[in-house]
Amino acid sequence: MRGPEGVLQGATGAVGGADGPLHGEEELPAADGSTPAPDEGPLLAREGRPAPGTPLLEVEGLTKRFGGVTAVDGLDLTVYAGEIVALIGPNGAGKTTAFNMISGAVVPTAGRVTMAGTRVDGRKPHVFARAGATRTFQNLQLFSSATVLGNVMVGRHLRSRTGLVGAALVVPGRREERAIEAAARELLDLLGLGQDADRLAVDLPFGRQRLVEVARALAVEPDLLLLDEPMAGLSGAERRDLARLLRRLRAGGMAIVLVEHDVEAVLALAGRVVVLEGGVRIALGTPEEVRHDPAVVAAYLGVEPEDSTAVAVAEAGPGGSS
Ligand SMILES: Nc1ncnc2c1ncn2[C@@H]1O[C@H](COP(=O)(O)OP(=O)(O)OP(=O)(O)O)[C@@H](O)[C@H]1O
Repeated sequence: MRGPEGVLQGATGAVGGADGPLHGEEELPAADGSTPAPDEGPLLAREGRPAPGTPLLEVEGLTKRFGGVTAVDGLDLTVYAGEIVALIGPNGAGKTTAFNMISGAVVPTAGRVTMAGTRVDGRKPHVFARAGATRTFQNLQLFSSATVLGNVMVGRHLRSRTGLVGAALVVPGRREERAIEAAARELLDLLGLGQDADRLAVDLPFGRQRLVEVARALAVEPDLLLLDEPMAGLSGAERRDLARLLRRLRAGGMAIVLVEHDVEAVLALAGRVVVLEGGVRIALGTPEEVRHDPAVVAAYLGVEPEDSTAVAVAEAGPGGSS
């Protein structure tokens, strides 16, 4: 996590209004101060995708206790088709545990997670995938002996019963395999990875490997994409490219939930922000609302909500002193 100094100051004002799930988001400013290139339009839109604003992921009372530690305490959240939601909070706030419960990797102590009407908490990854959702991991989990293409083709099997590991062992029929390869190559071309298709994924620079992981997740053709710290380890230019990609996916109707330590980046990207502290959801709103929320300022700056100095610091916005 970035230091508390100015953690809520960097992002510029967001599009206001909290009366619905879908709000605009802003361009990430370029690190070199230049104006970012305009987005190139929706990506991976497809027929049959839930209409924007349709409730997709429903999290109710989600709770996890590890011995005496309550990592997540009664989390409620609904994610709607076509929005980007960011999950932020100080170290140890419960973000990863919440994320892992939502994707089935950690079984909740209490509560439930429903994806497009299917109960997914505590279920295997293919259940999550077949309900229309997929995730990436904080630490890259690419198959080291597979090419970029191979890694992405594996993603296309995730809706099957075999799951990710089993998918690597599946031998589809020739026609099916050709179709899967064609679709995977098309996806790689869309993401600008076409020229790397036949290289070993692990031989690529880190930022490209991250993109391969996103490509593998997209190969599932999800309606909901969960990203665990997607910006970590990326350069400024790579972060801008990834933000642009996520905006284009959102424009195509996909919902995206991301856990991210780069608070400035997510405040600029997300339509809504969930803030956890000590496992409890202390705020949910637009970036603008969250940035000015006294409880959030207190959580990040380590002061009491009534400390007007801290609030003023947060409200100072870009260029405000810390
Ligand atoms: N497997 C586990 N066993 C015991 N305690 C755990 C386990 N996983 C997480 N915790 C505890 O649960 C709390 C929340 O941890 P979690 O990793 O979900 O927070 P986080 O917000 O993702 O933190 P960070 O930003 O540092 O990654 C912490 O107190 C952590 O020590």
